[in-house]
Amino acid sequence: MPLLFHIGFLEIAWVDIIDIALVSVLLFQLYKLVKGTVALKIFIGFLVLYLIFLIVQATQMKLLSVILDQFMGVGVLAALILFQQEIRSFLLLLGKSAEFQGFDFFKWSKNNKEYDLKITPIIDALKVLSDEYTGGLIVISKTSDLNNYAETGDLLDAELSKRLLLAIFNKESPLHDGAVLIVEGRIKAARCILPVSQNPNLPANMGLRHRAALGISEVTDVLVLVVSEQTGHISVIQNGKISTNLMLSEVRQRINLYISAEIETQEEKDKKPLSEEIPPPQAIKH
Ligand SMILES: Nc1ncnc2c1ncn2[C@@H]1O[C@H](COP(=O)(O)OP(=O)(O)OP(=O)(O)O)[C@@H](O)[C@H]1O
Repeated sequence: MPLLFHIGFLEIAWVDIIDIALVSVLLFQLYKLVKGTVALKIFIGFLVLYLIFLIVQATQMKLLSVILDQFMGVGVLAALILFQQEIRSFLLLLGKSAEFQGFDFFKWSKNNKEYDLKITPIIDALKVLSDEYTGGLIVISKTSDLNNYAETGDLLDAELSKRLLLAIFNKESPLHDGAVLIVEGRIKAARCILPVSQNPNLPANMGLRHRAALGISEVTDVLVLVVSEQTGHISVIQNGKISTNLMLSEVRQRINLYISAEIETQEEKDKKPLSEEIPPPQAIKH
């Protein structure tokens, strides 16, 4: 192994530097995932327990040592169960970062599929829903087929139209609960259940509809549109970030951008704040 330098009795090689750098990146990513969540407190709890265990061993307290030793034995399993949500997010994050732009065959082939997304029916439907204070949750996907989520609802595979969207979200409709999925320019499914975000920074006035929109945007490359039943406000959610109380022209612009944009790099995503556009108190809509 080619040596780089010595620090006292320590011999440092290139591979050690790479090793330390990789561990730092991993720890930083883990920290970003657990920051602000209850998982961080559990992690600190584990760390404190481990320190106590080391002290107990060093001071040779036999009884406590045996008890803590048993606990440490199942520690990995306990951590897997307790941190399952974070481990899942971490693996998803790794998977997402590994998708090199243009080199991801599956994404490339999907992106080049010929289909049109009709934006006008969506905008027209959003206007009616917003004016009538009817709740709506629409997921638009350009890369993922969202099969897992489509299966939780009713498969439609219908042509996208304003009338159909309004019929689905009509409060009397049996399909109005849950999300509508638009994949490859068609309404793939309605009444779908989305994963709910655990983000603690979501404003208190945003309930499960917004949490579900945020949740799916954290784990897939989709654009989500939400109409609030309480306020009629339209929000656009992407990459775990919410822009709320948007005008219809802004929503149209966001959909256009989403459809035409290349996939954002993880760095670009991280630079953005959670709530890109905090609504001004008397924002004028439409
Ligand atoms: N996991 C989920 N997946 C999809 N849709 C969901 C999910 N959870 C709740 N919803 C939808 O959200 C509705 C409840 O919205 P809720 O009032 O809690 O949310 P909100 O974010 O405050 O929105 P609003 O401003 O419209 O009241 C449900 O009737 C259902 O249609």
